[in-house]
Amino acid sequence: MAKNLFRIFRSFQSFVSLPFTKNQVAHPCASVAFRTTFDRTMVQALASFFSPKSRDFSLPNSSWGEEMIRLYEFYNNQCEGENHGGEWRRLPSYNRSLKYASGGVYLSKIIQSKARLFTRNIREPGAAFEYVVFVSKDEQRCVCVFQSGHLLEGPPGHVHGGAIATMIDTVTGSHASILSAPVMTANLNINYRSPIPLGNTVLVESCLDKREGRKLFISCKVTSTDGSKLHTEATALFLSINVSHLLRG
Ligand SMILES: CCCCC/C=C\C/C=C\C/C=C\C/C=C\CCCC(=O)SCCNC(=O)CCNC(=O)[C@H](O)C(C)(C)COP(=O)(O)OP(=O)(O)OC[C@H]1O[C@@H](n2cnc3c(N)ncnc32)[C@H](O)[C@@H]1OP(=O)(O)O
Repeated sequence: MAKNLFRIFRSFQSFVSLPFTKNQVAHPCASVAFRTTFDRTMVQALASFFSPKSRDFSLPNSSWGEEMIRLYEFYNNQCEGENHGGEWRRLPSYNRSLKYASGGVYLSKIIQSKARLFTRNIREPGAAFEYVVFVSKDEQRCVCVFQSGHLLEGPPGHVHGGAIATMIDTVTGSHASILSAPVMTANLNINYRSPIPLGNTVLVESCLDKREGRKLFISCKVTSTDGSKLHTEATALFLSINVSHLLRG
């Protein structure tokens, strides 16, 4: 079991480090355009770890507003292409995490068949978390374009603080996973500076501050898309873990 998990996590690391090219944006469910047949085969094989029918949720859908699309295209146009090395790489995003759950064989099977990644578990497009994450070429920064949906209401007309924390954990966690999968959040420290109007598109940006052995210190800011308004700031500590840590429960 531990060996299998280790192989899966190694595959995940190769997966996130694959040299994705610009994706085909025209269709909501468009798949990534791949540089080589080898890349395509690798990604298809790895995608089967997530779901038999993997849909990449970080591609545009009909619920995305103008600002979301504009920023998606802005960063996507700076992604690695056939003829030039772009500054950014888009991270694909599925509705299942790795097929693993503790709790005994019976419970594991139930959980594994029903488990859904928290941020991708609502079917109605635009109802909750719509987001796409891009990572910089040197992997020191991530930027996420996030559009909040009506199910995320906290204070009237504004985004719930827990939903904001979820997005911060997701962006910093994805960032840490790219640098050193598998990881777990050890500490998340959040300062809410100004409320986010429900339905708005905002930027969630993370930055690697330092690495110390197994520890990754990452800071994060949530701002309006023009950068003029600071909504939230956070610092996070991730620890890279051995897969046996997950088996201990
Ligand atoms: C679930 C698996 C995830 C795997 C991810 C892989 C692929 C993911 C795929 C896609 C990624 C996409 C999206 C990612 C989205 C979201 C990410 C969500 C992540 C989470 O949502 S995850 C759930 C919440 N998370 C927990 O449920 C953690 C519970 N917890 C523990 O599991 C342990 O607590 C652990 C592992 C954290 C540490 O345990 P440990 O035994 O490995 O390490 P130990 O305690 O020995 O500490 C070693 C050194 O870290 C220092 N240290 C430890 N904790 C500290 C703290 N809080 N503050 C300051 N320093 C701390 C010590 O002081 C020592 O420092 P020093 O060495 O200097 O003395």
